[in-house]
Formats: sequence, C-alpha cells, structure tokens
Amino acid sequence: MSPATVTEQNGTEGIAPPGRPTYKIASIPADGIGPEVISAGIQVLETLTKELDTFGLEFGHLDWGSAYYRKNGQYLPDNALDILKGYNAILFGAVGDPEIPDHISLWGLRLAICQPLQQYANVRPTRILRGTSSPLRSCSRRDLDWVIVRENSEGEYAGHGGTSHLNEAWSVATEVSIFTRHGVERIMRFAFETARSRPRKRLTVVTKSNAQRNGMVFWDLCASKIAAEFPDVEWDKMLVDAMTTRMVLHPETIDTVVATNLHADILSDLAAALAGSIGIAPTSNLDPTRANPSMFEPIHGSAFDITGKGVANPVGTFWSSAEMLRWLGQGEAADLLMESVENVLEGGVKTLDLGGKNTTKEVTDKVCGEIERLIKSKKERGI
Ligand SMILES: NC(=O)c1ccc[n+]([C@@H]2O[C@H](COP(=O)([O-])OP(=O)(O)OC[C@H]3O[C@@H](n4cnc5c(N)ncnc54)[C@H](O)[C@@H]3O)[C@@H](O)[C@H]2O)c1
Ligand SMILES: O=C(O)C[C@@H](O)C(=O)O
Ligand SMILES: [K+]
Ligand SMILES: [Mn+2]
Repeated sequence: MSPATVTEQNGTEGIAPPGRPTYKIASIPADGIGPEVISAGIQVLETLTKELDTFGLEFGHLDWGSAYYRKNGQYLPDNALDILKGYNAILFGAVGDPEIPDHISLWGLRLAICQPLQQYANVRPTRILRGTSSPLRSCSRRDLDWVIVRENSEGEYAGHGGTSHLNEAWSVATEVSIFTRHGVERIMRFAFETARSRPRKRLTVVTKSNAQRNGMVFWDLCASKIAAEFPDVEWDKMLVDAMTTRMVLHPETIDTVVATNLHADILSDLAAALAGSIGIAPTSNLDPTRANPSMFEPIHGSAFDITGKGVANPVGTFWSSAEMLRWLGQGEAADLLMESVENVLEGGVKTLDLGGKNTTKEVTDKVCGEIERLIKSKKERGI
C-alpha cells in the first residue's frame, strides 16, 4: 500500500525531467533535535540515491536557527528567500530554543519561510506504520489512515494584533484571526482534491462556527461553495471539540480532514500520538502552484528534553523525506524508503517513544542497510 501522500493528489505530482535529474535540496536543521534527525535523514537519502543511481540530490547546508540568531540578531539573512528560491525543495528540522521566546523563534524562521513562499497547504498524513501500534485499545492499522490538511498562511497565524499598556492593570492584548476568500477557497479546493485522490473520497471540514460567528461561519460558507465543484466527494462538517472525540472513539470514520491553521496544528499532534508517537509524523509545507520550493519537516519541535541524547526518533524525518521525493517526482524512491522504514520497525528496531530501545543512529543505520538489501534484491530479480 502506498502511504498517504501529498502528491498522488491534486494532479501536482512532480514530473521528473528526462535523464538522470539532480535536485537541489536546502537543508535547515536549525535547533534542538533538528540537527540529529536531519543528519539521519540525509544519510538515508544519500544511501537511497547511491543505491538507486537513477537521480541525484545535492544538499546545500544552511546554518539558520537560534545559534545564527544569537550571532546576527535575526534568524534569516536578508536574502534568505532568494537563496531558497534557488533550490528544488527544503528539508527542515525544528526551531525553538529554551532561552529564546517561542514566538520569536517560530516567527523568525519557520513562519518567515512558509508564509512568503506561499506554502499555503500544510499536509499531514497519519497512519499506523507496520511494526507499531496505536495507544487506542482496539484500533487496527486499517482504522487509522488520515490526511490532515492544515491552512498554512493565515487564520490564527495572520500575525494581526497588538499589546498596549503592558505592565499596567489595564493591559490589553489582541490576536486577530484573518480569513480571506482567497485563502479559504484555495485550501478548501486543495483539501477536496486531496480527498478525491484517495480511495474513500471523504472529507471532514473542521470548524468552530457555533462560537466563532464571523471567521468560522465564513469558513463554512466557502466549504459549501467549493463542495459544489466536487460532487463525487462525500463531505461532512464537524465542530473541532467534537472532532477530538471522533478521532479517539471512531477513527475509522475519518479519511481527509481540513482545518484552520491552529485547529489543524492541534489535531495533527493528537493524530500523531494516536498513530503511536509524535516522532513518526511528517509535514509537507506546499506551494501547490510550484512557483516556490516547498518545505518538508517532521511534525515535532526541537524537543528540549531529549536534545543531545541520541534517542530522537528519526522516522518523522524519513517519512517527510519520502514525501519530498514524491513531490519531486520520485514516487518509486519514496515508496522504497517507506518500505525500508516499515520493515525495520517490524523487525523490532525502534526508538524509546515507540516502546523500543534503539538509538537514532541504530535505527538510521538499520534503515540504510534495509534500503541496500531491498534494492539489491530488486535488481537481482530484474525489477
Ligand atoms: N515546526 C517546528 O519547528 C516546531 C514544531 C513544534 C514545536 N516547535 C518548537 O519546539 C519547542 C519545543 O516544543 P514542544 O515541547 O511543545 O514540542 P516538541 O515536539 O518539541 O516535544 C513534545 C514532546 O515530544 C517529544 N518528541 C518530539 N519529537 C520527538 C522525536 N523525534 N522522538 C522522540 N520524542 C520526540 C519530546 O521529547 C517532548 O517530550 C518550542 O520552542 C516550540 O515552539 C517547533
Ligand atoms: O504551529 C506551528 O507553526 C509550530 C509547530 O507547532 C508546528 O506544528 O510546526
Ligand atoms: K519540525
Ligand atoms: Mn505543531
């Protein structure tokens, strides 16, 4: 079975150029466990390209992150976006430092890339990988196979608001959510296309239009309008609070989900945990128009509590790397990578968060070995 992907959908799958293409990848490991999982990801990708020998990857290593911020007073150089536009894709680790306020780091790096590069579709597939299990008592692998589509450019992350009279008894702060027709309709269309590309053709539109009577009511209106373009997709609407209980109690009723920037951020961490661990889940920040490079990263953050211990689960980065390859038009390589990852997990080699006892390096070396074995055996069988 091919994994839930960003690219069997939308008719936007990358078309590999003829010959032996080489893709330029910007690597931004950044903070915390970011460098640990990104170097694991690059090791696995380099093994894959060496063994397959059908395409190449050329990595550009960018040292942007909290150390760069301490030195330069900003997370990105002034020409960062121009630099990134010279690449085919971006592989990102995580941003966040215990000594720097989280809003400075997030807005300084991740959002400073996603928003101007118009990576408006954040795609977060979740499923229970072979060799792992859900914390839900009776949830089988078949029951949990979802794609959460997160609006990635506006909503609660529009950055509108302000603070006045700080330190006074009458301090006031606002955080204004912005929903535009342009922003909502394009993510709805993307989500319906994603749902249409999957066997069940089912979309759940998550909302909170009982309490949030402006933005969320508008969100629902846009959903109904775009739904008319997709008569073959079955869809329903769900309030976000009730959606959490449905995810836990009736996971098998869910397929594709679309939600606002903040709602989907929260639901996708829950989804990852329900599939076994936050350490396995991938994220694709896509510019579906392909005018700009898209960015691929594990869903997790910089994980201060395990940084430097060598125990971070690299699977979220491996899966994100597979999604990146698929986006670039290398679907077979992506499938091979995921098959190797799942074979290794099924063989019992996994990190602590999945109930295993292996280190990041052991899992990574094992996945590389499995890639070599699979490709050799396919070549021997003439496949
Ligand atoms: N996209 C991003 O770069 C991103 C995403 C989430 C959080 N953050 C930032 O990261 C920092 C820490 O945030 P947080 O603690 O809320 O979330 P987190 O994802 O960093 O960690 C939450 C918990 O999950 C565990 N965990 C995360 N990734 C793991 C992995 N690969 N293997 C095993 N265990 C793993 C951590 O050890 C921790 O106990 C903050 O600064 C936050 O803003 C950044
Ligand atoms: O909300 C964010 O953008 C940060 C982080 O939680 C993420 O999911 O990437
Ligand atoms: K991340
Ligand atoms: Mn998140």
